[in-house]
Amino acid sequence: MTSSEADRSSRISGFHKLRVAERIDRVAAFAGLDDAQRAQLAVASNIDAELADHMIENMITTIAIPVGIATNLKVDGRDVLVPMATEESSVIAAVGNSARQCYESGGFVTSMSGTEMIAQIQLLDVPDPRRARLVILERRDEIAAICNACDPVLVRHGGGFRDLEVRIVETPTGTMVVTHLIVDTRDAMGANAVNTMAERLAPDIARWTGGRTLLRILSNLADRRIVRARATWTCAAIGGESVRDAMIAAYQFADNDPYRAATHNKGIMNGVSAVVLATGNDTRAVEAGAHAFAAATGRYRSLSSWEVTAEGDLAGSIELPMAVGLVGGAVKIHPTARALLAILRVEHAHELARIIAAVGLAQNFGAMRALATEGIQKGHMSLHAQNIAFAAGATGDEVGEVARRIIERQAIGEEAAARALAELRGGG
Ligand SMILES: CC(C)(COP(=O)([O-])OP(=O)([O-])OC[C@H]1O[C@@H](n2cnc3c(N)ncnc32)[C@H](O)[C@@H]1OP(=O)([O-])[O-])[C@@H](O)C(=O)NCCC(=O)NCCSC(=O)C[C@@](C)(O)CC(=O)[O-]
Ligand SMILES: NC(=O)C1=CN([C@@H]2O[C@H](COP(=O)(O)OP(=O)(O)OC[C@H]3O[C@@H](n4cnc5c(N)ncnc54)[C@H](OP(=O)(O)O)[C@@H]3O)[C@@H](O)[C@H]2O)C=CC1
Repeated sequence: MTSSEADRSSRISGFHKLRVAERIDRVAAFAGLDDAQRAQLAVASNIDAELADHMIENMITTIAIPVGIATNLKVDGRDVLVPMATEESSVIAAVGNSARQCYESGGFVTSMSGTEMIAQIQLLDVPDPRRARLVILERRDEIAAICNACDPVLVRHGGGFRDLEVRIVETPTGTMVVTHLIVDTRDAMGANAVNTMAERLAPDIARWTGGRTLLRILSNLADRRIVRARATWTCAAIGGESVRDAMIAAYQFADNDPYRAATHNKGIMNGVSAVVLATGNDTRAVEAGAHAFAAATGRYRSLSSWEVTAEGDLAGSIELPMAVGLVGGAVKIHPTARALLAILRVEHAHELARIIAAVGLAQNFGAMRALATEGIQKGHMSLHAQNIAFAAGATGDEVGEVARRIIERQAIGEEAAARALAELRGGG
């Protein structure tokens, strides 16, 4: 491998052993960041108060969440280093470790159903809802024109109105007629874009049908924006048939028991939400979509599937809605989100979505493998031990040493850490 090929490989062993500045250098070389982007990564408090005050209401301060880099991912044949914003230890280590174990077997293959969002318009007090439904459907061309006129920029980017659905929803307070505007929002998450269209169209719908429109808002069940990822881990890479079969049993548990599925999917979202947050996207929108999709069959299930291939290897796949954008919302204005997006080298929202799905699958593999073998505490708590050492007052080199002592004593708690720190400072 030449040095520039090495710079372009995500397969980096021991990245976690580098100093922070060395990690930034390595990532900057990998992604070809410019000086401003590199400088943006190097400051810990990276949003100025004036911008923050414009982003939200009643701003008083900011809370910094660490951003780490998941190594070893290959997505659709391309090596990527993935920024993840999370407060939870072991999350990023698990992704790097999982991706390492499928790197040689090809990494992750992904696809996406499209970038269409749904806006809903609720119509009440219609005496003849079935007739009203057809009246709305007959106006399809007019509706398309009204929607597209709301957002010429989106249309210029190849997006805009795509389709119309009208559903009858029976409720305890009466029958509602619910119009779905299906809009391709391209590189935008699209909430503001489709909400504008729904609000603009609602008075026409009321007039055409003689009913009363009420809510006009997007649906976070973005099931026309489904992202998919799959990967195969060879039996040899994961430690043999017994590990593979234990992981399948772990998956079956999740897919058939909602109590377990909630935790299993929370683990997937550890990875998904961390990339969504790092790139300035809306974590709540993606989380709502994921959990609604997991329950779409009427039973809350696993977002991932695991099976044994003809060769006896472990194949994993994941499908979930992924409403993320590269423009709009906070994405474009948060300087760190911009610099972190530059690391991913993506040009379109669907490329970002596909990387996020790969991270979700890797995260799920890591948690399931740990749970089905040594248990979660060994890996997770040994990394968490550093937080505990820090909380007990350790500083500098003391943090690593106190963490090492409490792991060795299998007493990973604050009291044990305080004792270890006192011993260390007393020369013990
Ligand atoms: C923690 C590991 C990875 C250790 O696993 P290990 O096998 O002891 O690791 P290792 O020391 O042999 O290193 C192997 C690779 O792991 C990565 N790695 C290793 N250490 C680090 C580190 N310090 N910083 C960054 N990366 C690290 C790194 O890629 C490294 O390769 P190298 O760079 O050395 O060539 C493993 O035990 C693991 O994946 N555990 C699972 C952790 C996890 O899932 N955490 C999520 C939080 S728990 C939760 O919220 C969700 C859950 C669990 O409830 C979901 C569910 O129930 O399904
Ligand atoms: N339930 C939910 O999830 C809700 C979420 N939100 C929030 O909405 C925000 C996201 O809305 P969104 O509509 O994406 O944001 P914006 O309205 O800020 O951005 C979308 C706009 O960007 C312009 N644009 C420029 N280039 C492109 C391109 N390549 N592809 C697509 N559009 C392009 C378009 O037109 P133009 O320049 O003319 O604007 C488009 O309308 C997030 O902050 C989210 O938190 C809001 C309400 C509810």
